[in-house]
Amino acid sequence: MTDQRLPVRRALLSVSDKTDVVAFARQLADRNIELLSTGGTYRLLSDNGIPVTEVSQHTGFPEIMDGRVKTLHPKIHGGILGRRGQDDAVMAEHDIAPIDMVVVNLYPFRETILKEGCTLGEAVENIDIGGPTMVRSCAKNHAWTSIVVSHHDYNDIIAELDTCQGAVSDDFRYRLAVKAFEHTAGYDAAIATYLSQQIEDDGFPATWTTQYDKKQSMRYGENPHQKAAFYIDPHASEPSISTARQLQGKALSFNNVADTDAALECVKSFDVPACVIVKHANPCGVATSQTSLLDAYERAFATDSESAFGGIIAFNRSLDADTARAIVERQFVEVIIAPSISTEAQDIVAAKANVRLLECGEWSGTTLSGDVDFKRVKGGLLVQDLDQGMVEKEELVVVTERAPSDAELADLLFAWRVAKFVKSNAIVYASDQRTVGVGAGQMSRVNSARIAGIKAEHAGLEVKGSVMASDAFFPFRDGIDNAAAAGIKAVIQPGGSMRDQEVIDAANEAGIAMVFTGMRHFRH
Ligand SMILES: NC(=O)c1ncn([C@@H]2O[C@H](COP(=O)(O)O)[C@@H](O)[C@H]2O)c1NC=O
Repeated sequence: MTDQRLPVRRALLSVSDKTDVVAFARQLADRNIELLSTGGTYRLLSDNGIPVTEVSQHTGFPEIMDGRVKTLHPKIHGGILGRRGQDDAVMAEHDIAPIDMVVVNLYPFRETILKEGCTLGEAVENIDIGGPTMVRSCAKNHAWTSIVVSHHDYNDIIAELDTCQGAVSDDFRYRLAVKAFEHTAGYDAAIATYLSQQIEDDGFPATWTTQYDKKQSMRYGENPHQKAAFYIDPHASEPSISTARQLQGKALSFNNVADTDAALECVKSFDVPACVIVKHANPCGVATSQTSLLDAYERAFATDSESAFGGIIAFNRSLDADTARAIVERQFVEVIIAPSISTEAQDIVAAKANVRLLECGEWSGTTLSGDVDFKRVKGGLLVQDLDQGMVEKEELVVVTERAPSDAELADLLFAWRVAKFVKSNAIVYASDQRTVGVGAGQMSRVNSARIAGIKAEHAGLEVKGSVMASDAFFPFRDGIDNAAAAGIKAVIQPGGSMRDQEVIDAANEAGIAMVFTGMRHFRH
């Protein structure tokens, strides 16, 4: 790319979101740039004493059809699209003045369709036509023109103009053009998706065109020979790994992001102070505490201190100094994430410069409806609603002769919340609001239970008297027979097997209390 710096003599401003546009326009005018503007933007600028010409005066053609046609005129598009040096004669012949910069943001289509009770008519009226047309004209002609689609770029534009004595460099114009095409692609994707959803019976659009923005390049992917980058939903607002702020430590790796997501989403399930330690996308130690976050961490760590080495730790309360100290003194940790981090905790973790410390903000407890989950398959994409289901205590159905005690019921619900985040087949043993053993990702549920038992033994924890959660139903009674032999006192599972009665009989024979959730949580 050559380093050609082209002066900006005339700019057109037409913005729906008028944030900072007055100050920006004033800075352009102060740099002797002539301003053109559409109705609403023109009124705002002129009311603020900024010298500006209305587009309709410039074209000699009024804005018509309630603004459906305002800038769709050859004097505007010729001014933007004309190739300087090549189209000068035709521009002069038709009295077309060059427009070197276009500042546009579009009708708020996405915000409109999110409004309660939005009609198809309202949505359609909020499809911007003239705006994207100018954006595309200007972005196409980036060899000579600058397209600005976000108020977040205003300061950078002014800095560029000042650096280049009133001009904009090739590289800068090119980057603006890329951003502009990304912007119109995202805008059109939102329109196409919304319109398609109106006629698709299952509510999923006929074509999947969601847009994600690159947040960071990564050194490598799941394995060192794979290249990778982290993309995020630019409209995501709920605190998550995607919106989290890294306060210190090495750059997040591909696996760090996946594991931190698993840990954070699991810890969000608990109302009381909780700690979730994840290894390879599975919770290996989870605990809550009625007293402190430190207590929750100590208890979570103790349930599988071996696996916790190099783990990812998530909290649902602000990370305090005592908890931070306990972690860095005790174990090698890859990532710590919490809604907020106290200054003292930050100072303590700073002693371990490589530890990635992330702050994600407080969450409200609700995930936005419409949130989806993807799974990539060769040549395709599986899309589903995010698993936001969680059974309430009152919805549990006791199916055995013995009903669980209050303490058992509390532990069953705890174990169930954890099981939802364990890869299938998932078996979770728990007691006193902490995991005792977790069996994850086995092809047989019985083997998951065996592994949960082995984990408990390694951690020196007693399975006897614990409860058990199973993410899906038991197809045979052997799962319950084995649980009884291990000393399990109560079981939570979805139910729904054709052999449920055999399974219930097995529980009754062993004096086990069992509840059905009626909802399964496979996680593949
Ligand atoms: N129809 C047109 O020719 C047209 N030209 C620009 N717009 C949009 O009108 C809005 C600004 O309008 P105003 O300056 O009147 O507030 C911008 O979002 C811009 O993208 C248009 N509106 C919709 O298509």
